[in-house]
Amino acid sequence: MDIVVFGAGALGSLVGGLLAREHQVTLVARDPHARRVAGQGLRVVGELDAHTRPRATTEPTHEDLSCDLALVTVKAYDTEVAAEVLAAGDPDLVCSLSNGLCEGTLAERLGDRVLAGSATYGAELVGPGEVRCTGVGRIHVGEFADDRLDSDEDDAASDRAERVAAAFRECGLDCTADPAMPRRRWEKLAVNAGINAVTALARVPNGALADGPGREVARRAARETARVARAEGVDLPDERAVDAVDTVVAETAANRSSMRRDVESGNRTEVDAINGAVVDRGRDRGVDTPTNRTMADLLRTWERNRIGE
Ligand SMILES: NC(=O)C1=CN([C@@H]2O[C@H](COP(=O)(O)OP(=O)(O)OC[C@H]3O[C@@H](n4cnc5c(N)ncnc54)[C@H](OP(=O)(O)O)[C@@H]3O)[C@@H](O)[C@H]2O)C=CC1
Ligand SMILES: CC(C)(CO)C(=O)C(=O)O
Repeated sequence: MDIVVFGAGALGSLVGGLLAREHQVTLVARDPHARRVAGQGLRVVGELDAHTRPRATTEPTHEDLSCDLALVTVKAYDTEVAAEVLAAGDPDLVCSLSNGLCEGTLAERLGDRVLAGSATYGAELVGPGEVRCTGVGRIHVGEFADDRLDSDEDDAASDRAERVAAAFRECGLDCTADPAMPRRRWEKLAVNAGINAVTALARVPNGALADGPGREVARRAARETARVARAEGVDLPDERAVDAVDTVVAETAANRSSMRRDVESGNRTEVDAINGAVVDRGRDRGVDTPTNRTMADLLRTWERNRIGE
C-alpha cells in the first residue's frame, strides 16, 4: 500500500515507522523530525524495535496525498487542518487514529472515504528520528457511518476495513477490522473522558483511579458518555463503559495519561474533543453531563491561564 501518515509525532511515527516495513510510507511531520527521518530513517525503540526508511516531508505534494490510505495522527484540535490539506490531494481512504470523535470533521471534507480508527499503542517521541513504543496495544479500524450505529461484533466488517487491517498486520501491528466501530469509538471516548480528565486535574497516574474518589468521578464521566452514546443510537451500556475504564486503569496503572502530560508540559489539551464533545453532544440530545461539564470547565480554565505558568 501507498500510505501517508499525516501528523507524524509520537503515535504517527510509531505506526508509520512499523508500516514502512512492508509499505511505501510518507510521514508528514515537522522539522527537525522530518529532516532526520528523510536523511537517516526512523528508529523505533522501547517495547518494539525497528529501523525503517519511510519518506518524510513537511510540505506534502498533491502526488504524495494521492495515496491508497491517509492515516491521520494529529492531535484532535488539528483535525480540521488535516482534513483541509488531505482534501487537496486524492487519498482513496482516510482513517483517523486520534482520540476524540474526529471522523465527522474529516468526513465533512472527505466524504465516505473516511474510516474510523482507534489505537491503544503507547508512543513518545524521544527526539528527531526516534520514537519509543511505551506499550504494545491494538488498533481497530472500521466504518463509522450512521447505518452502522447498531452493528455489533457478530456482523462482518467492511471489505475496505479488512484490507487496511491486513496491511497493518503484515507489518507486525496488532490490527482488527471492527464491524462495531461506532460502539468502540464511544467506549474509547468514555475511557478518555474518565481517565484523562481526572488524572490531568488531580496530577496522578492512571492507577490512582483503581479506588477512592477519583475512581468514582471517572466512572461518573464514563456513565454520562454512555448515556450520550445511547441517545445517539449507539448501544453502549453504562456497565460496559465503566468496565472499560476499570480495565484500562488496571492495564495502564503506571502511565501518565496524555492529558496529564499535556497539562504538566504546559501544552494545549484535547479537552474539547473529549469531555467537551460529550457535553456538546449531550446538550444536542437533551442528556445532562454535569461531571464532564465541570471537568471541561476546569481544564479550559487552566488552558486560558497556562501562559506564563
Ligand atoms: N501518543 C500515544 O501514545 C497515543 C496517542 N493517541 C492519540 O493520537 C493523537 C496524536 O497523539 P500524539 O502522537 O501523542 O501527538 P503528537 O503531538 O506527538 O503528534 C501530532 C503531530 O502532528 C503534527 N502536526 C500537526 N499538524 C501538522 C501539519 N499541518 N503538518 C505536519 N505536522 C503536523 C504536530 O506538530 P506540532 O505539535 O508542531 O503542531 C505533532 O508533531 C492524539 O489524538 C492522541 O490522543 C492515541 C493513542 C496513543
Ligand atoms: C488509554 C489512556 C488513558 C492511557 O493513558 C489514553 O488513551 C491516554 O492517555 O490518552
